[in-house]
Amino acid sequence: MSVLDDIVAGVREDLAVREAELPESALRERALATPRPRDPVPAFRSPEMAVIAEVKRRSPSKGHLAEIPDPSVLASSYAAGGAAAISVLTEQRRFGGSLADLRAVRAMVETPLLRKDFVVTEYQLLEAREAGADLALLIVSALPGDELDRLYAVATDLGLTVLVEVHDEAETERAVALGAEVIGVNSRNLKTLEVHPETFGRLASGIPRDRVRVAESGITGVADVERYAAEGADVCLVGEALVIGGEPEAAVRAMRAVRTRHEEEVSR
Ligand SMILES: O=P(O)(O)OC[C@@H](O)[C@@H](O)c1c[nH]c2ccccc12
Repeated sequence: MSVLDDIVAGVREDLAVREAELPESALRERALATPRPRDPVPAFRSPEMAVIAEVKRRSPSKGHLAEIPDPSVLASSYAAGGAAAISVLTEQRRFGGSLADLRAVRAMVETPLLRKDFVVTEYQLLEAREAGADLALLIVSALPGDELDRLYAVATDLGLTVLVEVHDEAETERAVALGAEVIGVNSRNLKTLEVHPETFGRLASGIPRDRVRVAESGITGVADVERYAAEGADVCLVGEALVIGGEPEAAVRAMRAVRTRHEEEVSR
């Protein structure tokens, strides 16, 4: 079993408990009664690097990263630094997150929020919207057959923006064919947890310029952000470096100051 299969199996077990507590029909009613999600895409296309700053306590690859007793405090720093969106990990077993974290952050900031989890069912998308998320993650390698297409349609019908995550050429082609507006290249292979920083550069050329290109994982500081900007990234998704660095607001601001390809396009 790959790491990804193992994580998804745990996610499904935890999900079964929540589904037993709240039937899908009741959840749907609550979800649809929430305000319409925000559109993060204009901020993703800014001439400065857009940063998706992540609330992440631990990870399967690194173990414990940071305590984060109150995720809304960290999120406020991210917002003050100018984060275009905030990613809140809600997976419990490996990442130490929860929907309660997402709700706490929602109550504190107006910044668009990404529910970062291993979404494999419609129920989780309803939960995302109900808890106040504006974006959801769909990981191509976790969604076999037509599940990706189906869940993408469900998410967009709910008004959520989808970050479609890829790790190789075939997955990138699928994401592009799906019509995904926001495509994230994860440098970390979720089956082995290895990070290969050259993955973004290799796959970016397969993502048309009218889509938002997100570089994900292993970004340690401004130098990495500059590299991905040069390779065509519009957005950088950063977790570990921000939660362990001690100065999340300044760190986001410094990454944000990096210029993207849009500046050349605007000045031409
Ligand atoms: O902490 P890092 O190396 O900056 O990585 C953040 C983010 O890319 C990573 O948390 C991530 C990317 N895709 C995921 C899918 C599920 C869980 C986590 C992830």
